[in-house]
Amino acid sequence: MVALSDLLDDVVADVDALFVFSPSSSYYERFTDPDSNLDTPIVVVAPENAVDAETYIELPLEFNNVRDRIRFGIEGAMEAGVVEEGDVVACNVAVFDGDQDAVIRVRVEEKMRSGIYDLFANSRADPSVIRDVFEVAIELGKKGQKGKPVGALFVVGDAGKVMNKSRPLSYNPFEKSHVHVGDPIVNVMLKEFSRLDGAFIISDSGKIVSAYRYLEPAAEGVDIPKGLGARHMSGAAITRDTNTTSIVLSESDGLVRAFKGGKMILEIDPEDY
Ligand SMILES: Nc1ncnc2c1ncn2[C@@H]1O[C@H](COP(=O)(O)OP(=O)(O)OP(=O)(O)O)[C@@H](O)[C@H]1O
Ligand SMILES: [Mn+2]
Repeated sequence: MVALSDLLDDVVADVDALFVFSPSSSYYERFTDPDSNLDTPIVVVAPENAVDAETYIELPLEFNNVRDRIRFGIEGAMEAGVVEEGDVVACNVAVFDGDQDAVIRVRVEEKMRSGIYDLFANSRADPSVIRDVFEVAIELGKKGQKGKPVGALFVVGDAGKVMNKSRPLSYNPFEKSHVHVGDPIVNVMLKEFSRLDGAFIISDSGKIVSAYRYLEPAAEGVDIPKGLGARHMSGAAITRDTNTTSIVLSESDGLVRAFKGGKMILEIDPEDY
């Protein structure tokens, strides 16, 4: 005879930590209630630490793909020394919209590191700059330009070196300006200019250094999925040649991909955001 709760008992048996993803305050209260006799450490993973959790990992995006979301939380916790290789954790997440509806058991292994945490936290550019560029790319992917799909290539961080490994395709509309990603006006400009060829170059602090850049990185040692064209190849290759992070919106399949160290780290569908 098996009781339904036995199933859950197996999932949470002997875990070293419980990761709670984006809990509401009322949901989180049950864990901090003085009468609760839970002795498992709790890690909150969320866009903001709205519940004042003691151990907290900041989520830069609400990754719609649950594996990405969990990976981000676990890689962040590994980095912070909260968990380590061999630990077993239970992840309490909302798979569908709304409240927590699943508990997923995960063994922490060095080889599960996908680089997704590293992409945001350890890029040369500020994490908030990477997040803002993602947001522009996602929005552009959702709406397109006047309803038509557009592609765009954003190269973020280490701008001086990136400028040295690229050349202008036309005059640079950002030449004398001091605008930053995340400013509402800039988002409008970036969308307008996304019809143009080439890449946007963005500094570590988010300043738009240039539009219209043709990248000329060395392409050896770049390993990206087959079928991606020149925009993706050059965007990936520049991240091997310099200490930059590329975020690419594909005109042909509408997906947003991020590259670092010559590798594809993340692939998301703007329609899910
Ligand atoms: N080396 C490069 N540097 C900057 N931009 C480039 C480079 N190569 C291509 N592009 C830009 O990418 C655009 C699309 O090229 P291509 O179709 O080969 O790329 P892709 O990877 O298939 O991207 P998409 O999925 O958007 O079609 C070009 O029109 C150009 O604006
Ligand atoms: Mn193409």
